[in-house]
Amino acid sequence: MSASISIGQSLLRRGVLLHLNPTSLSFTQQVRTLRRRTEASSMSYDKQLAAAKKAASVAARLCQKVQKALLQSDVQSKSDKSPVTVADYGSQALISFILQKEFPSMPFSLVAEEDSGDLRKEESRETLHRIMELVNETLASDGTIDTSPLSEEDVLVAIDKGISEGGSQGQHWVLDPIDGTKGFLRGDQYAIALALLDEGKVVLGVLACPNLPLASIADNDQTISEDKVGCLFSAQVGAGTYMQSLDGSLTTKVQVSSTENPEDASVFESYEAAHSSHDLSSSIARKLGVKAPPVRIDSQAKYGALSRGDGAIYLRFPRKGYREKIWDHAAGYIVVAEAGGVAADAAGNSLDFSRGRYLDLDTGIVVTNQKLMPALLKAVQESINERASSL
Ligand SMILES: Nc1ncnc2c1ncn2[C@@H]1O[C@H](COP(=O)(O)OS(=O)(=O)O)[C@@H](OP(=O)(O)O)[C@H]1O
Ligand SMILES: [Mg+2]
Ligand SMILES: [Mg+2]
Ligand SMILES: [Mg+2]
Repeated sequence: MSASISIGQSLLRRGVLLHLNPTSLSFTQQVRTLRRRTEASSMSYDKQLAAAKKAASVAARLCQKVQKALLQSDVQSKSDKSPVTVADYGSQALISFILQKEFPSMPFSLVAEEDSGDLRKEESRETLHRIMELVNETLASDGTIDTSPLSEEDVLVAIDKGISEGGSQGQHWVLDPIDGTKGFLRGDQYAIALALLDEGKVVLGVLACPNLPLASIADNDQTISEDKVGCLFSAQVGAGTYMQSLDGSLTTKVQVSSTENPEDASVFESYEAAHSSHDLSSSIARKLGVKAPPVRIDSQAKYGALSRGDGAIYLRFPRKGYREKIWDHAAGYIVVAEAGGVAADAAGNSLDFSRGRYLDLDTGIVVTNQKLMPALLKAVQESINERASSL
């Protein structure tokens, strides 16, 4: 008897297979899916986590170099008019290349934000050349990655590996090479966000936040002091969340705020009002009795700061019709979840990363600790209803 049939029969005896839809999947497919899910839930992702931390740290060095030297010529306009810099492309190329090199014999699937469409145009030749130079300089200065220099075509190919659709089967890396591009261009917060999906679940995540202070930003003092910034958050399913400085020292296990009193909770939201309704957030905060003013920071650095308890609530309410992308939340989600937090949409549904490149959800995303979530969801619903009736 084959292993899959014996596992299948034991699952059948336990009644597990009866919960699956018998018309959509064959018996063998059901057994395979269940076996993969069982394996996924008990697997260790230590090797993948180490590779993700390395890739994100190397990419962070490229980003830091570009942010320091940011010139107008480093800004490329995508057809949707959002600013994309050489650093977004360079970071994606580096991470794609390093991950493939770390796991040469495994199938490689990457769901990532950027693609090389604009870069392949004639007018982008100089930009592409600059990206290739930056990627090669970063690889050479790291010294631990054994490779000959990449060509422009190698860079384009590495970027385009990010076209995967993800989904509920198999493993998929999920990458935002620079999250918070506007913050990056302003010289403020941004994050390199990398996660791994296995059978549709986020199983690990890494957030490199080069401008985030190692100390708490709870007092709303976001002044960037040169020698105390640069955090790397990492989380693996069932194993907690850790923070270390981007230079590798000082590893600490982190926990979300344990406050049960909304009056003590401070609220994080997008810096950009166009990305999230500040009015709705302030109505929710008022209902909860939150005293502190909102903390507005760019990017998934919000999830990182939340995971170590700098604030207790993250609210995000994009305009109607905006579809969230999985790379804007996957890494941040597991960093907060493994630190004891919960994330949900405005209706309280958990986030589903298994449906492809988009996160389809009801109205917005709210994140907090387990104890505050019921009161938060109530305030969210009341505020949404009030807004709807005032229109
Ligand atoms: N209209 C709109 N509504 C909601 N969200 C949007 C919108 N436009 C962009 N984005 C996405 O927001 C990502 C930046 O994250 P934040 O909104 O948390 O940071 S920020 O305050 O805006 O900088 C940003 O990520 P990056 O593109 O990686 O920078 C976008 O994916
Ligand atoms: Mg983003
Ligand atoms: Mg981005
Ligand atoms: Mg973008």
